Amino acid sequence: MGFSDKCLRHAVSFEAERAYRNVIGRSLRFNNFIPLCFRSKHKFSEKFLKDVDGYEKESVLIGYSGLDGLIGNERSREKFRENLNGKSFDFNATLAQKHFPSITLGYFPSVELYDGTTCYSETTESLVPQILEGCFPSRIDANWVDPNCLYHTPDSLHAEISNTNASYLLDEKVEESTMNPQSSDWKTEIMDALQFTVSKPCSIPETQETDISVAEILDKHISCIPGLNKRQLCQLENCGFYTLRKLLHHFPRTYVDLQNAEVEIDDGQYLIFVGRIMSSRGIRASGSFAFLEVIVACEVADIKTDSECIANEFDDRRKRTIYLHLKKYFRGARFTCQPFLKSIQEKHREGDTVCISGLISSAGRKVYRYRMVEEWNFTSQVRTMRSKDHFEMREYNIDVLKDEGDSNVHAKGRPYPIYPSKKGLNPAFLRDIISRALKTLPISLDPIPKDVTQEFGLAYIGIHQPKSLNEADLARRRLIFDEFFYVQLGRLFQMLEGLGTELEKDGLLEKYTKTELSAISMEEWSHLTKEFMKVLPYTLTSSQLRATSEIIWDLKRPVPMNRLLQGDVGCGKTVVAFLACMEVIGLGYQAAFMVPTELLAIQHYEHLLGLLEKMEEANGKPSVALLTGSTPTKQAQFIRKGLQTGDISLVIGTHALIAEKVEFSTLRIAIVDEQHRFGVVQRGLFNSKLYFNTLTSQLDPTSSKDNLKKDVVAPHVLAMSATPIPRSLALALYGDMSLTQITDIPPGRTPVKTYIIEGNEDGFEKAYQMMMEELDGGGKVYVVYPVIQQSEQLPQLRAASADLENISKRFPNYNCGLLHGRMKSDEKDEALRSFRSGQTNILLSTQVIEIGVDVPDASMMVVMNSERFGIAQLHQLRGRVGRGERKSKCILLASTTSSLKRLKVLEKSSDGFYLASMDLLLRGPGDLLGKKQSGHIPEFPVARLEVDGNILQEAHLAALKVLVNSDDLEKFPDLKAELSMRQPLCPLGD
Ligand SMILES: Nc1ncnc2c1ncn2[C@@H]1O[C@H](COP(=O)(O)OP(=O)(O)OP(=O)(O)O)[C@@H](O)[C@H]1O
Repeated sequence: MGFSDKCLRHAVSFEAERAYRNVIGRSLRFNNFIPLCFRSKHKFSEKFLKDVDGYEKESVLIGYSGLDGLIGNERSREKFRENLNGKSFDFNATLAQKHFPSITLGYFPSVELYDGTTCYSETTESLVPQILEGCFPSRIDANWVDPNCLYHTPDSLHAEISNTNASYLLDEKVEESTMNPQSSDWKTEIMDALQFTVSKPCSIPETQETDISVAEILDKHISCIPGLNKRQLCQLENCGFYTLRKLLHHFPRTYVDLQNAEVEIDDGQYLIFVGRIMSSRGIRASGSFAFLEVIVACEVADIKTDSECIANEFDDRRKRTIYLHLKKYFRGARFTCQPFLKSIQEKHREGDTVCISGLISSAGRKVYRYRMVEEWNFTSQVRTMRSKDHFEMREYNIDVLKDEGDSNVHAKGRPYPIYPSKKGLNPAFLRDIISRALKTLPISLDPIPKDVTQEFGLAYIGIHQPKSLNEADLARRRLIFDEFFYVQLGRLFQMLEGLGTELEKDGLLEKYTKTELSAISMEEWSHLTKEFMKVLPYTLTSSQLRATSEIIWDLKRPVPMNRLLQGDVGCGKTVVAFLACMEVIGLGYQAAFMVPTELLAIQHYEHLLGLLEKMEEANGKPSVALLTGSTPTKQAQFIRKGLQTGDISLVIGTHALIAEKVEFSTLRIAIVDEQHRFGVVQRGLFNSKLYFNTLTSQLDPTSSKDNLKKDVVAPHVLAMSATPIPRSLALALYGDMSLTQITDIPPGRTPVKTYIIEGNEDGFEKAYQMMMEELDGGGKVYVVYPVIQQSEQLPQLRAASADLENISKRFPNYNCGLLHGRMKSDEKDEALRSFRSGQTNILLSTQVIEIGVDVPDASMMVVMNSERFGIAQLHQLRGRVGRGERKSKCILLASTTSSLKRLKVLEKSSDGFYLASMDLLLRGPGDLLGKKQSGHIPEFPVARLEVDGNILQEAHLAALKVLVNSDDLEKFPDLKAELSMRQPLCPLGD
């Protein structure tokens, strides 16, 4: 028999009346309570509306798949059957659907209800939760119950476990392939595994796919998700889920493998149980106090440690049943009323399979858990109850996994995603909404071109509804890839956009993609460079030679170089930079060398003059000038004039060099030392020092006389970093730069011996003793302080100025000097000069010496309150000693015992790259580079730079591949749109 008008009317009227009575009778506020089905044009609907007039009509969805669902409880069903006078009620959804095209039944496709109204196509199994939804507003005491828990989405799992064809396809694929995330071929695996994963679109017809860009789809408002009511929309918006993208980027915090009951665990560990609801009772304890108790029986592996069980190793995974008593308490008279208690108890259905997550908190308890892939925060507690194998949980997450008889979850053994809640939104609700959102995605939603993503594939399904843990991991990698890819693409794209001609663009891309071309033999260096080499008091290390060759190769390209020269402290970067300057000067151009401090500018200037002195005039000795903020005005004017006319070929200085009034005649290279001390914009200001290039042809080996061009050209930029940041971080920060690394240190150096000493009385005594030995042996000592002056707020910090007297007294036979940032420029210079010359033997200093200070015979460093410094920073400081042949030592005095362990890493290693990686792991990239620079680190919500460096490399190459194909991205409009939506360039601005 079909589903007659009469039946439906009876059923709905009956249920509506019941709900009305229950709710109104208790004088509770209500809304949304009558679920009606109607369409204004529909005769039956019209009549029906009249019948139930007087009730509030708001909801228009019906999602019954049978009588049981239609009428909530058994008693009502019996009454309903009585009303049918013995007639059978054989529910046939298809027929009903035909008969009443205005309603949605079970999981059948939705039909528009009536014109001009939102189409509600959500399907629910029971109306009761919907009816009650509005009855208990958020006035409920938040301490006692989370109002969202009252919301229940019985079909929340439906989406996850629905057996779409695509899902099956994927399953087979995943099972067939032996996916190994570690293998180099993981990208292909991802694609293979994920290309079928996107289910058929619901809201966006396939035919439209080509017209709508990915960005447009992902940035659609969440109202495009079918079946969302106003309240849900509001809730989601309040949590910031405005778009599909935002929602889909709410990733599971973990997955639970429902198949694997595992080992026993101790306190404080996270638990996930899967079990079956035995009972659910809302109990009124007093006039103003009630509670809900749900008892869940869980089978856990009975792991025994006694010899009896060990004897049979196959038997030790026997199962035993434990009982969880999930309790939720309600205080207040309104929560003791029967309808309420009934409603909360009915939220949990006997026989349902559920996943309970929690954290054991009572001391010494042993309980069992299900395996988790990764663990994030849970706040539930488990308590052992008096009776054996009974545990109480007062705070828990409960997720309905399946109805009785539905064996999908276990049969498929798929990982079950556990979502973090957001602003009180129930994770189960979120899962349900996300699952619905996934269904709205069209089949091909990958903006990254196929030839690049052959290997990759889309990750949303994989991350939200993985079929295996491997798939989840691959999806995670894809997300990481995307994050990196768009940043790299953005940076490279931005750089290409800045170039004027196609020739330059091609040249640049060629340079990036064909790294093997990027060096030039020494014979081809300019005459001046070769002459300069001859006056060096040492021979270059192989790393220095290779670096110089790479840079000179780049200088000979017509495209402006953008290169980062990176190397450990004291590896000899400065001389490489000098050689680069000589190369352009030798060809008739100018060079500028910018450093962050005057101290360093003077040091470089004097160092260079010292070397040039040895050069013969006949070899075209360059004219060098020093320009800093302290340069007297007249002298500064004179220097600027010299730069404008081209009389000065090399200028060394501070920020003063990028001042607007400084003009160059033909600036061909700008060296930026300790580049992370300068902002991106500051670095970029050199690009505005353009010059009119008449010599392109001389530099470009490919150009002929015919195509001699007169171009406006930006200078090459060579940035230098003494912070040996890990390659991944370098790529993330400077994806648009070529990288040259100096990996060895000049010969004859011995590693600095490092001692970590606790800064108590004994510790200081020991340190002073070692200092005395060093001084007596003819050494020079730096003592580094965290602050200049003693502070009342931080009395434990030793201060440089305050300690001068103390140290002078301790070492009466030796001279002490003071150097800190608040001193005038010439005072600083004088202090360093005295130390260098040996007039002072001990230099008390702050971290101003950290960068670049080079006193080769300084042989000892003592760092006070070394716990105040980061690992990379201490490594930099330590690099101020051990720069000559004298054996050097470094004492790190730590005033807290807890920091000793952290500092130990410096005792063990002197490899800057290793230490930087450790620092990166411990503190994250932002901290590693300091506040100023951290603003330039793009945010990677999923990726961790510390560990995902290899994916970053892949992403960099993929971005290059795309740009080689289309440097303006015109061929990839989807990708371009996505790039602009992601705005990866934002972090660059400062
Ligand atoms: N190949 C070499 N052989 C011997 N000594 C060298 C060599 N190259 C450079 N040096 C010397 O090593 C010392 C450190 O060099 P430099 O100041 O260039 O290092 P750096 O890499 O800039 O270090 P930092 O990052 O600490 O500033 C200098 O005294 C320099 O003269």
